[in-house]
Amino acid sequence: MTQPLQLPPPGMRRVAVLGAGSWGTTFAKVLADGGSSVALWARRPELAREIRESRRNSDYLPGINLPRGIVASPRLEEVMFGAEQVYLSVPSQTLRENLRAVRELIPDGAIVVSLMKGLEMQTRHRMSEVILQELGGDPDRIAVVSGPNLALEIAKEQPTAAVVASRSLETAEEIARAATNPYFRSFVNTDVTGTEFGGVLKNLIAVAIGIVDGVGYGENTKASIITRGLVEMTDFAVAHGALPETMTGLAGLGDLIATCESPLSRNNTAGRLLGQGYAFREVIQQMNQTAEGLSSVAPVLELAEARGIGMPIVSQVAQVLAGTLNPRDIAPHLTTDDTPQGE
Ligand SMILES: NC(=O)C1=CN([C@@H]2O[C@H](COP(=O)(O)OP(=O)(O)OC[C@H]3O[C@@H](n4cnc5c(N)ncnc54)[C@H](OP(=O)(O)O)[C@@H]3O)[C@@H](O)[C@H]2O)C=CC1
Ligand SMILES: O=C(CO)COP(=O)(O)O
Repeated sequence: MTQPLQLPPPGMRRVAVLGAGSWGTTFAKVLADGGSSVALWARRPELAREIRESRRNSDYLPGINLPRGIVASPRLEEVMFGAEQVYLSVPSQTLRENLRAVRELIPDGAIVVSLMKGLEMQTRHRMSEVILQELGGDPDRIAVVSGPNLALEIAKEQPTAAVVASRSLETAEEIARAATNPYFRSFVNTDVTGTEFGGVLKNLIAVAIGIVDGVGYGENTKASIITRGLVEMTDFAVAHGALPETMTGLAGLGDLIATCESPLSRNNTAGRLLGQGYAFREVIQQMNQTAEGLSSVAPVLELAEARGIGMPIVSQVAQVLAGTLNPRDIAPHLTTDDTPQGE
């Protein structure tokens, strides 16, 4: 019979985190520092060993010491044993295959939580939708976490906040209790759609910011893109059922600011390389971490077109990615026609 990696003290919450990249490992630390016993799945045995033996994940979080409350393993059955909450942090395009590998191992009644900020390219579905499709069960036991959460800053215990959203407020509160510690505060809402789309859409605006940064444009250009980008994000998300206030909260504006301002952002970095003249193919070769925005551009534009929503900034990002627009010609804060428009 499969045994847990380590037996938590009686009464201690036991949780599993799937994906030992920068965010999965950081979130494992957030949870452990919040008092949970955390089992972390690293698909590479050598990484699991490094985390177990050195309490480090030097590939993704150089210089960070991980707490004793985290135990890592490459064996899914060990990680899932007895988990009351299961956190998912793999690249969005791989979520479905990973859920298929793990679904028989998820304990009955466990809350399943997406930490991811992408859309599935083929189906254009949000991560919580993919989870429900693959696991079935009670949608009220699914939650998502999003917000201004650059992993390395949080791993260094710099204070920040996030939103936990679930259709069920009780579920969101349960996750927020686990995902709160002296440097990480979780707020709750029931707007799953808005919270997820906030994370997806800000990545695209961050790519645009990176592009103009790479070109060498200054703060006016960037402020225009951020401001108009928030309008685009809000129009899109609200048309899909999100609440406008979610887009001005941590999962919308909050994350937009963090991602657009930080060189730690992989989406921002990918954009900067494009702006410096690298082709999309070369950017992909240079990125050794996940930049979800590059995969989300197409599904977001397809969803926008289906609902007749204009997304001039995202459209121009797509053209730069396709090599049909010179980054120097990007004027993403402008609409495509010259007619004066309201703000
Ligand atoms: N980093 C951040 O600051 C934040 C990231 N996020 C979101 O978290 C999600 C994960 O990103 P992040 O941790 O940053 O990405 P990273 O690139 O840092 O890590 C990716 C992780 O996924 C694993 N992985 C890659 N391919 C597969 C696969 N086919 N099956 C299973 N595991 C796989 C990698 O394993 P291996 O090392 O073996 O390749 C690695 O553990 C993304 O949706 C991102 O948007 C959300 C908030 C903050
Ligand atoms: O989502 C993030 C910060 O909230 C991380 O952004 P990047 O994926 O661009 O690094």
